[in-house]
Amino acid sequence: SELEAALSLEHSSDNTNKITTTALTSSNPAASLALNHLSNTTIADIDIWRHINQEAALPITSLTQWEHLYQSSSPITQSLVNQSGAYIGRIALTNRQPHADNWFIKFNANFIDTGIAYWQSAQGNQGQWFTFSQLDDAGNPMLLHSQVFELTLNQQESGTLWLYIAAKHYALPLTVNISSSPHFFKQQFITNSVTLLAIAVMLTLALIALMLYVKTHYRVTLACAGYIGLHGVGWAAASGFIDDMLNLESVNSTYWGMIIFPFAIAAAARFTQLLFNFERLHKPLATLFNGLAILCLLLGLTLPLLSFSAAFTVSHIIALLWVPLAIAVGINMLVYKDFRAKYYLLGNLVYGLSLLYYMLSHSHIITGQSHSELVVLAALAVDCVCILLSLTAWLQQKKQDYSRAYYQARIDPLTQIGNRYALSEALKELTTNYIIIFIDFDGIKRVNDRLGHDQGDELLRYGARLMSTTLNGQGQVFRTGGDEFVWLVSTTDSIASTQLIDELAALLQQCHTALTTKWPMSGISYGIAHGQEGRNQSECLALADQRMYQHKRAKTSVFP
Ligand SMILES: Nc1nc2c(ncn2[C@@H]2O[C@H](COP(=O)(O)OP(=O)(O)OP(=O)(O)O)[C@@H](O)[C@H]2O)c(=O)[nH]1
Repeated sequence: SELEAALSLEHSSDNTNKITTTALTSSNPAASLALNHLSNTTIADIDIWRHINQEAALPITSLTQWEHLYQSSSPITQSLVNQSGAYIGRIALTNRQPHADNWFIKFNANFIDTGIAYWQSAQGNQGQWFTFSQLDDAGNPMLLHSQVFELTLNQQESGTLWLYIAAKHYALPLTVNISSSPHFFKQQFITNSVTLLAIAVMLTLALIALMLYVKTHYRVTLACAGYIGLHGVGWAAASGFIDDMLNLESVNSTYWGMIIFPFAIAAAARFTQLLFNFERLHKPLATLFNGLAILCLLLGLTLPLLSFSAAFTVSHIIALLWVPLAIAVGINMLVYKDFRAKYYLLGNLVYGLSLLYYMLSHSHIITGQSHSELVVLAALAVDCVCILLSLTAWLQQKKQDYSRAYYQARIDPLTQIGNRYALSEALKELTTNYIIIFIDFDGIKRVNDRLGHDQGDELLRYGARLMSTTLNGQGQVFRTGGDEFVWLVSTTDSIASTQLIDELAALLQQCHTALTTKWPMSGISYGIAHGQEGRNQSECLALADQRMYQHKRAKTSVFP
C-alpha cells in the first residue's frame, strides 16, 4: 500500500516545536499539524509534495477534482531543489487555540507561477480558496523571497489544506512554513527590511555612479553604475519586489534576476578592466576582462531563449567563476600596492564568503534556517559600497593627476611662478580696469658668461621671489620666457591713478636696487601701461613691452 509521511507537532519541554515524521497508510490522508500560538513549523518538501506529470487545468473548482489530481500524482523521492513543474500536497490542520486564530502558510520558493490552495473544513461544507501565484498575487501580503497566504481557523476547527504549485524552477527545497501571526511578522519583517535596505543601497550607489558619469564622462563610472545598478535591479526582480510593486500579471518578473545577472557581470568585468587601467598596465588582463565582458553580454542575450533552469545554471556558473577571479585580481593588485585594490578585494571577499555560506547551507554541512539568500544579498550590498569606494579612490587619483598636470602646465619650473600659458589665461580674465607691467632683466647674459649659468638661474629665481614679495599681494607676476616677466594688477578705478603707477614704479625700483646689490652687473627694465590705453589686453601688453624697451634704452648702461 501507498505510504505517506504524516507530521505531528509536539511541544518539547523547552517550549520549542519539533516535528516527528511517521509512516502511515493512505487511510491517514495527509501530514497533520495541530496549531497553536507558538506554531512555527517547516515541513520538508519531500514530506509534502507529489509530482503531477503535466500542469493541472485551472481552476480546480471542487474537492473531487483535488482528490482526483492527488490520485494521479506520484510521490517524490528527493528534494525539489533544481526541479521544475507542478506538484500537489495536502496537510491536515487543527486549531488547538481556545479561540479563532490566523496562521500564515509560506512557501520557500523564489519562483512560483501558479500557487493555489483550498481549505476543506471538517466542520463546514463550503471550501475556501487562496492564491499565492506570483502572476496573480495582488491580494497577498507583500513579502520578499517567497509567497504566502493567510488561513483563519475557528476554535477547534480542523480539516484538510490542499496545495498546488507550478514553476519553471525551484532553486531551494520547496519547504512549507506554517506559523502563527507573531512568528510570521517577526521573520518577514527582518527579511523584508534586509532586502529592501540592500536593494535601496545598491540602487542609490548606482545612481551616484551614474551622476558621476554625467559629470565626468569617465567610462569607469558608467561601468560602475551598470555593475551596481544591474545587481540592484536583478535582486529587486528576484526577491519579488518588482512583482509586488507593479502587480504584473502577464509576466513573472521574479525570473528576470537570473537573466540580468550576466549583464551585471559584463559591467563588472568592464569596470575591473577600467578601474585597474589594464589597457595600459597589463594587456593580457585587459584582453581577458574585455573578452569576459563580451562573453557575459552574449550569454545575457542568449539566456531568455533557453529554458529557465538552463539560464539559472549558466548564471550560477558565471558567479562561481567570476568571484574567485575578482578575488585573485584584488589580491594581485594589492601585492603591487595598487591604491584601488583594498576596497575592491574587501568587497569581493565579503561577497565570496557569503556565496560560500550559501553553498554550505544548501549542503548538509550547515543545517537549520540559514537565511543564506539574505546573507548573500546583504553581502552584495556591502560589496557594492566597496566597489563605489574603489571608484572614489580612482577618481581621487585622477583628480590628483589632473591637478599635477594642471600645475605643471601653468607653473614655470625654475622660478615656480606662473608661465606664459598661465599669463594668457590671467589676461583673458582681466576687465577694463588693470595695469600691465612688462619687465626684462638687465645683463643676464653677462651674469651667465662671467659667473656661470647657475648664477644666471639663481638671479632669475631670486628676482622672481623678490618681485612676488615686494608686490605684497598687488597682482601677480608671470615669467613669459627667458629673462622676461609680466606683472598684472587689477585696479578699481576706471582710469588708473598716476599715484598708483608711481607706487608700482617705486616698488619696481626697489627690486632693481635689491638685484644690483647682489649682482651689480644686473637689474631690471620695465614698461607700464593701463587698461584704458589699449583696445584690449594684447594692445596694452604690447604698449608695456614698447615702454620697457624705451626704459632699457634710456638707461645709461651700468656695465659698458
Ligand atoms: N641662466 C639662465 N639664463 C637664461 C635663461 N633663460 C634665458 N637666459 C638667458 O637670458 C639671456 C636673454 O637675452 P637678453 O635679454 O639679450 O640678455 P641680457 O643680457 O639680459 O641683455 P639685456 O636685456 O639687453 O640687458 C640669454 O643670454 C639667455 O641665455 C635661464 O633659464 N637661465
